[in-house]
Amino acid sequence: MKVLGTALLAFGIYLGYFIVIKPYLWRKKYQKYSNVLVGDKFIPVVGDSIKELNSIKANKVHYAHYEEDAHITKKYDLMAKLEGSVPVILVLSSRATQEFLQLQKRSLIDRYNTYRGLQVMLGKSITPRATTPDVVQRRKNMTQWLGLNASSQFISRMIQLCRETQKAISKQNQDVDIMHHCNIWTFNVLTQIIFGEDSSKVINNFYPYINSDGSVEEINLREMLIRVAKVYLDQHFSPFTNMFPILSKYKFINPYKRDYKNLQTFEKAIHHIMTTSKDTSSVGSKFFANKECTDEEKVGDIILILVGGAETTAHAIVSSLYLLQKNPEALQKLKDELTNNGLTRNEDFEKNCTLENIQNCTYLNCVIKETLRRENPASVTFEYKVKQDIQICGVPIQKNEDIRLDIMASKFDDDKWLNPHNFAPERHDPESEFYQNAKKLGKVADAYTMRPFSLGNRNCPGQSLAILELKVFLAYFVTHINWEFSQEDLQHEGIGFAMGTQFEAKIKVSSKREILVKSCYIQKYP
Ligand code: HEM
Repeated sequence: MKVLGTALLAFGIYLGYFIVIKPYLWRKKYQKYSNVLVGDKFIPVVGDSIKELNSIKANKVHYAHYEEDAHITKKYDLMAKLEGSVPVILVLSSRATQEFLQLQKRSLIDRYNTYRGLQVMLGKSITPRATTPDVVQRRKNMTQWLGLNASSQFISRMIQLCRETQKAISKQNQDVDIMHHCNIWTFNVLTQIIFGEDSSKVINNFYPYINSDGSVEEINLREMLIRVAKVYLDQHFSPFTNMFPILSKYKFINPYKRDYKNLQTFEKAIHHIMTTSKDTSSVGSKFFANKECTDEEKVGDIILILVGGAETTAHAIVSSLYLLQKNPEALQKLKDELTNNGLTRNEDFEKNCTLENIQNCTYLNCVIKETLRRENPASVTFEYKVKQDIQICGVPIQKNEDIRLDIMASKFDDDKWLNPHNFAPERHDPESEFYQNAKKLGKVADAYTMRPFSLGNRNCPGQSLAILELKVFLAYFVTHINWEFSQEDLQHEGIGFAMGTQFEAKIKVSSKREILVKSCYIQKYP
């Protein structure tokens, strides 16, 4: 009894220290620096996530506060943020970003394994690993295999998959959950690239998945990826996991134990597909031909690409569809540009949708940049660790502090952008009147302000592929489909469709299009 009492007391002290004392002292440490933004109030457990919770309470997307608080954040270099009870330094300003990148080059800031949430799921990939020469080489391979030259070989397959999406959504009489269809589209594009001739196995082979009630369901790999990624994201943001990282590291109990079993099934399935594959030209085969990595690492990197590449791009596509409908002038301008480049709703679309042609569409490129400015799929980078005591913008940051680049705050800074709250693709075109006006007023963002794919030696290696996918999908969708979000959604201030959104993206597809879709689809792809 006495032992139990002592254990409970020790547990209570640990809890109190972790939830109250440590975060409180950490905040205090940074409050004395005028260039560090520290939240107004200390709220144990919730920390600065109160901002996200308040946005949701106000019926806005969880990251809406970024836009609302931009006039405040623009005054600071850093933010000392409690992500729940976890203290993290967020890099805000361009000056701080530049210094962060210099420190990263000198390995004074690097990735590390937090052993929680997504980091467990991606544990064997490069993501939680420091930037050692083998990680540099693995990233180089990815950048090459997913680069523009390689991924442009898949343009016609992407268009074919657009036709499949069109067919699937035009069949529905009720509102279409466009996020779901975009997720399927990006997943299918990635599986084509990674698994080549074996991609049908990803859809047609079924594997056992343990549900939270213990029942076992047979599901395909796409569904498995969606479910496994979701549970690990939930783990990532769970205060319980943050308080007791040991649980997710050693997986003694459920849900950690069960989630890990499902992850292992997923890993084994990918390993089996790759080791029995006869397609030597797929990107997956290239991963597997690399003698410098273990099989576990190869599978880990494939999972990383599936996780990092599917949802992010799907969310960006949906955001662009929403923003385009909300801004009909931009939509019309885009349609005109596509028509002028031969990208119209007819049989010649495939013929004209070449890499060269699509790269010539300046406005399309600006629409994508503006979408990523207004609504980046991710609002922060992965976790980095400070490896030795450092200073950023004069603020001492101790060894072992967690640090990330913030991606959103600088995009609404009205010292850098003209009318930052407006959707104006022209702001990215140096030849446009808008850009010239902004320049005259001294409002031109520097190279560090826009960082949708992060910066530095651990930035996103899939960015060329992501932009190409966005271009092909948008060019196809805009020319072939008339979509409509509801008036309620269009007028809803603070709605958003980036990752983690609580809003469903529902569109209506008009009947005129249905007839056309069916006729062209059925003729070409019986
Ligand atoms: C619009 C779509 C996308 C956005 C906005 C995006 C953004 C990002 C960001 C912000 C990071 C974190 C970088 C950091 O921690 O500093 C990242 C990492 C990564 N992304 Fe993307 N990404 C997108 C699409 C893709 C695609 C299509 C792929 C691959 C097919 C991909 C593969 C990766 C990988 C492998 C990493 C980890 C790199 C590493 O750990 O060194 N991403 N991405």
